[in-house]
Amino acid sequence: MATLQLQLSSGYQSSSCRHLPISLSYPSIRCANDRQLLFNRIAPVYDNLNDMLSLGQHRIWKRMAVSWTGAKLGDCVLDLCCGSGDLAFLLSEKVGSNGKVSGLDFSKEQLLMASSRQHLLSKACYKNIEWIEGDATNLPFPDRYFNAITIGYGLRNVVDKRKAMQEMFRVLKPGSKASVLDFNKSTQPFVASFQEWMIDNVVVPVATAYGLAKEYEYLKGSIREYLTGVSSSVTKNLYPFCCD
Ligand SMILES: C/C(=C\Cc1cc(O)c2ccccc2c1O)CCC[C@H](C)CCC[C@H](C)CCCC(C)C
Ligand SMILES: C[S@@+](CC[C@H](N)C(=O)[O-])C[C@H]1O[C@@H](n2cnc3c(N)ncnc32)[C@H](O)[C@@H]1O
Repeated sequence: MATLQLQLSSGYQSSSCRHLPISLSYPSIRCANDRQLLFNRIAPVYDNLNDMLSLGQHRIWKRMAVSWTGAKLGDCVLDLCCGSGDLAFLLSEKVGSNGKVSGLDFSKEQLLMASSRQHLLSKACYKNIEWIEGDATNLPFPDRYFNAITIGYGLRNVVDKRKAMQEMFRVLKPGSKASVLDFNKSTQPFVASFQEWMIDNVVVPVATAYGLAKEYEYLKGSIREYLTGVSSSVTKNLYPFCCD
């Protein structure tokens, strides 16, 4: 488990954007449309499975990702690839009722889950969250609009990562931060093999019980194709057996 904290002012656009091979082991989930359908399908069980598979740890990782953005009261912030909204809710508490949170995702079903949670949880500050159906590679916001951005387990799933990072760069105010939370691929063969073993022997069998084997097998390929821990930005390793 690794988390990248990218600081806009340090020029991550040129140093961290890389072309990544898009040849996942599951060819049927290679294009953006297939991924959109995948995230629609898993929406009803996504939150429960995350709690179960990470033993609740993902909530801690998400709090850390939000704190690294430096978001403060009154800020205007974006949760990109927001899914069912965990990070958006945490950001909402940080920026308060005078701030504004935009949660953007291309999965209608995930956004429906986010919106129903917003009404169920009914905290006063959650009124500052707006859910937007949109594409991370073509953001519907003006240049230099946000004080901070989070993207949790999102960048890895975006087909055109370079374009998504260029868009993040464009909509962030100068000197603001984007916090990218994700699983990375370890450069240590033993650790990488152990990650894959965990997915094959724990994650996929649990997901199979929900009829979602193919969807969670995709997770393994997406981590395999993603960045290693070597990066020009600050890398914080949270999981001893997943770090580089
Ligand atoms: C936070 C979790 C899952 C997020 C998640 C991210 C994705 O990209 C997906 C893509 C497709 C389907 C589902 C998801 C998805 O749910 C919960 C944690 C899940 C697993 C524990 C992930 C295991 C991968 C680690 C590299 C291995 C470490 C295991 C340890 C128990 C954390
Ligand atoms: C693994 S989920 C993460 C959800 C949430 N951020 C979290 O931490 O639980 C990845 C999300 O990225 C979204 N996504 C992937 N590619 C996208 C794109 N090009 N534009 C918008 N959303 C995208 C998916 O719909 C999905 O909801």
